[in-house]
Amino acid sequence: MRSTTITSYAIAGAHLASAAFVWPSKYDYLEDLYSLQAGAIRHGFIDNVSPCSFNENTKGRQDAAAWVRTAYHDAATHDAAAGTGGLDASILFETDRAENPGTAFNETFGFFSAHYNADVSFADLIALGLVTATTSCGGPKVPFRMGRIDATEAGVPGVPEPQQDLDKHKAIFAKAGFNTEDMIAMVACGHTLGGVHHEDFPDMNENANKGETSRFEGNDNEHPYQFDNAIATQYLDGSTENPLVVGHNDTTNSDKRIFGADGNKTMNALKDPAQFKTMCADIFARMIDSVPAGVELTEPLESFDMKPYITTLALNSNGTLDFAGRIRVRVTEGVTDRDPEDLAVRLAYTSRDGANNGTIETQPERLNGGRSMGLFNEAFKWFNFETQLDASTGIRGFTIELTKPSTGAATVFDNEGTGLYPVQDAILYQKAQSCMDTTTPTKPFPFTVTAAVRKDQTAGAKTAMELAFRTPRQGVVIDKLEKKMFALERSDKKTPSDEYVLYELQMPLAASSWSTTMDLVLGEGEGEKRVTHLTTTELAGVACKPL
Ligand code: HEM
Repeated sequence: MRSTTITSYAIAGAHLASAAFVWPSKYDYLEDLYSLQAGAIRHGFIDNVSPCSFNENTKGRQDAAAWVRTAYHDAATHDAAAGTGGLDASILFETDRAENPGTAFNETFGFFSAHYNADVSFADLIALGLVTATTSCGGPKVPFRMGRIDATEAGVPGVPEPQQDLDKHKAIFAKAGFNTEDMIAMVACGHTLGGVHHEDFPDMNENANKGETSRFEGNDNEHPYQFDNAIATQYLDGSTENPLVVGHNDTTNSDKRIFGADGNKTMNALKDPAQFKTMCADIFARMIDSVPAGVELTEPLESFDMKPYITTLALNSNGTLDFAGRIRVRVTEGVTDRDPEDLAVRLAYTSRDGANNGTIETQPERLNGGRSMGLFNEAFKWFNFETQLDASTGIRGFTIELTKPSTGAATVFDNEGTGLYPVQDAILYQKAQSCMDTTTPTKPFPFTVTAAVRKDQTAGAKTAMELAFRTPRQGVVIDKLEKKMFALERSDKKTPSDEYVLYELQMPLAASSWSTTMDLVLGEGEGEKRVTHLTTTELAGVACKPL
């Protein structure tokens, strides 16, 4: 039922930049990494590059620079005509090559590994790394498209090296689809951060007596820690300390040759700070969007305006359904005109057969002001809900009503015009009846997964769990993720509901895969139902409870 205090309605969605993303989306997790950097609920993908100068491990290193360089070394070997290579995470297999010296790549992968799972490609993480590092250092908003696919082996070699001549560099960039102006801009935008490290290039370090790194924008100032155009202005006014411009060995002065390749025309354009940002955003986007033929990227991501999260939909001991979650409302200043202090949210839900409706109230989250912050000043306010539903009528989905209490004005969100944020209650994840015994670290962990399946759905339907196994790989710091399906068996344990029966799976889980993701699956093909984005990590050391 809708509240009588609602005085006006508008169906929201179609005008938003994020209109293409109907919930649930296969990019929900990546959108969270992008949007939830700090605050009440956060993934903190930005942590290792904020502040821009940050590095917790090695003196002279700057993680933001390493993330940008990692993206370039992955993308550099793109062959535009052949449609091969590009940003496809093949760099994971290429760190032993002379063209990829240094520990920075594996350190970068190690950081990304905390965010890597079956819901995201590693290549999209590398691209997000460049976008995140650039903005954290004060650089422009690089449009972030999603959908990159990971290579399963090394690609061809061919990352440029400083001792190669200009013709060779021009040829490498041209092969990847970039002309001379692009090449100059890409190198200048990349070399606004970081520098040359003595341990990786012992013959090229001009400032060895000042530390381990000769920074492109000088060692004794703040410029290397800002995404600014000092790389261009210092080059043009002759004050540059860039070791690839004024190095004592001219053979390795590749930036000098590249920056001057069009008579300084592009470097002069980059002298203007605003133009620098515009050109860098453009060339970085084209660089990270260099992908093998057949890979389709999305439109640039904008944080979703309204996003539901269902944390629980499970049969409880009373025979009703526990239904809990939260709604994330975008309150970004200048993008929405929402006053975070003048908002209320409730759900209007529809039963399984569409015959019954009801409302579910939400409460604002109190932790850390109930807000989260994302890249590009995005801000969100959280509203929690927790209720019980009648198992016999269940739920098909809901709309979200956003109200401004001071005026009573309300907007109904219907999932980008699709009518409802859909919820399936055919197969439920019984988290309380699922568990993992981690007391024997040398042996596989005994692992139990339980699902409740609606009786009218059980006839002949496949009931399974799909788990993303982590398999360590020789010489590659990131485990291989391989999805495997396991059947759940019908259990004769009694349930407190006439509507549902339990299905169970007990299996040993290799210790290397204790922390991974899984889906519950019911049926196949078009009628398939899934509970997605479940994490095994929460079950570690937890005992199964009876229903
Ligand atoms: C002809 C092309 C290029 C050559 C020869 C070149 C060469 C180099 C060299 C020798 C280093 C020092 C690496 C170390 O000591 O670990 C370096 C660092 C770096 N390069 Fe390039 N580079 C090129 C293009 C690019 C491009 C296009 C980008 C990005 C768009 C880029 C981003 C970086 C960054 C961010 C660093 C600093 C890394 C750090 O401080 O850890 N480079 N480059």
